[in-house]
Amino acid sequence: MSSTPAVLEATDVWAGYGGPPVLAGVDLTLRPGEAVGLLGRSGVGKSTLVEILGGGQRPTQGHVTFDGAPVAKTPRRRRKDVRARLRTVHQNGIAGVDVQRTVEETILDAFKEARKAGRTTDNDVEAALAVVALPIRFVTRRVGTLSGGERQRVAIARALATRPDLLLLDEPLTAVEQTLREEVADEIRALVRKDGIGLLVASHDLRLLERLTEHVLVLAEGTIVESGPLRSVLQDPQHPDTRALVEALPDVAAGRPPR
Ligand SMILES: Nc1ncnc2c1ncn2[C@@H]1O[C@H](COP(=O)(O)OP(=O)(O)OP(=O)(O)O)[C@@H](O)[C@H]1O
Repeated sequence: MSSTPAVLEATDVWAGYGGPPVLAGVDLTLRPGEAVGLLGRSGVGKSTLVEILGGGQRPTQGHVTFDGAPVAKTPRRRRKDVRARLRTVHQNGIAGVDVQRTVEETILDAFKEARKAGRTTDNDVEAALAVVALPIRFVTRRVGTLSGGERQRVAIARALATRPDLLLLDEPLTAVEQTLREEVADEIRALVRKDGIGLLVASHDLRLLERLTEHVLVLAEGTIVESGPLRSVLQDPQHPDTRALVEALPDVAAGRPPR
């Protein structure tokens, strides 16, 4: 990896919910424009880590910085600015969106919010929706009437519409059918590459990580147990959890192109 300064850095992050710690000393560095997968078995703490990285949850110990400033202590006056530059899309899609708003209003709100934070944006709702393969006819639909997969796609469109510096995706596209998932993943990948947007994707879906990222971190037993170029990790997984995830997908393990 290069020596470019980190855009996001987690140092000795611990977290838990009263029982044994879920995260027990996670260190992680993301550099501008990198596309990194956070791989791990179900329940290992991926969502917890993503929440902490995005500033939505405080670690019990350790800290996270975004552009050198602690995310958990962003002063009120800077929150809009950070929110415009560091976006999280939660596992269940559209958290924080009014289900009564239409899809168009939801995307336009994102543009407005970004402009308030001093970012220049276009106002192209159709282009924002095209990234997630949603046709323009969806603009008049209220978010509350969308299917789970459509909501996930609107949430991603909203987050990408204003070109953040870094996008954190927690199990994206889980509710989207496989073929469409691949198409949308490829669109997202093309856009983040074109615009140099950093990407962290938490998932146990190796096929998705193959399409979206080139580097992978494996979370197990509360820490990052393995890290490297996705291809190398897939071809020679070291940790038993990584092996289990890879072996579940023989064609991925064999290096065949994703279907
Ligand atoms: N609010 C909470 N209260 C108590 N326990 C929680 C809470 N949130 C998460 N946990 C527990 O913390 C652990 C890590 O959960 P987390 O959702 O971060 O894992 P994950 O890797 O994202 O899982 P999945 O892949 O299934 O979404 C799990 O054992 C979960 O049951």
